[in-house]
Amino acid sequence: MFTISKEFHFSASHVLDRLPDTHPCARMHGHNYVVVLELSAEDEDRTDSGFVRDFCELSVFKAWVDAALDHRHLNEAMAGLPPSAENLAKWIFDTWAGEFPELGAVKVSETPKTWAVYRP
Ligand SMILES: Nc1nc2c(c(=O)[nH]1)N=C([C@H](O)[C@H](O)COP(=O)(O)OP(=O)(O)OP(=O)(O)O)CN2
Ligand SMILES: [Zn+2]
Repeated sequence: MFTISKEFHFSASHVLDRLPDTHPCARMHGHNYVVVLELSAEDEDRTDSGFVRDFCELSVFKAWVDAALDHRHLNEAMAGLPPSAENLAKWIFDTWAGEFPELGAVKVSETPKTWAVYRP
């Protein structure tokens, strides 16, 4: 089994409005988000070039991140889901698993110290 990953960056705002008013994240704030796509394939399923998938083919995901998430308010961009890092990772997975069948996990970081991973 081989696993490849590629990192994408965007900036966005959110409000975690289901938290108590006293929680700092219940106020509007922003993050410089990092998203990592992890794709896996068995040895024999790789391309003739030895790829799980050509990294260049992930440019469509970058274009979508730029259009749908970058400099957006995630409470609006994520179809009404509470915009936690966990929900963002799963929403991205569910949105892109059809396009990239090798997708095994999506990781989301809001700060340099925190990560959420969705792996079905
Ligand atoms: N399980 C989760 N917990 C929190 C999430 C989340 O998405 N999932 N999100 C937030 C906030 O949006 C934000 O990420 C704040 O995180 P936090 O680690 O508290 O950030 P700080 O920089 O303030 O942390 P320091 O400890 O002060 O460095 C909160 N929780
Ligand atoms: Zn936050």
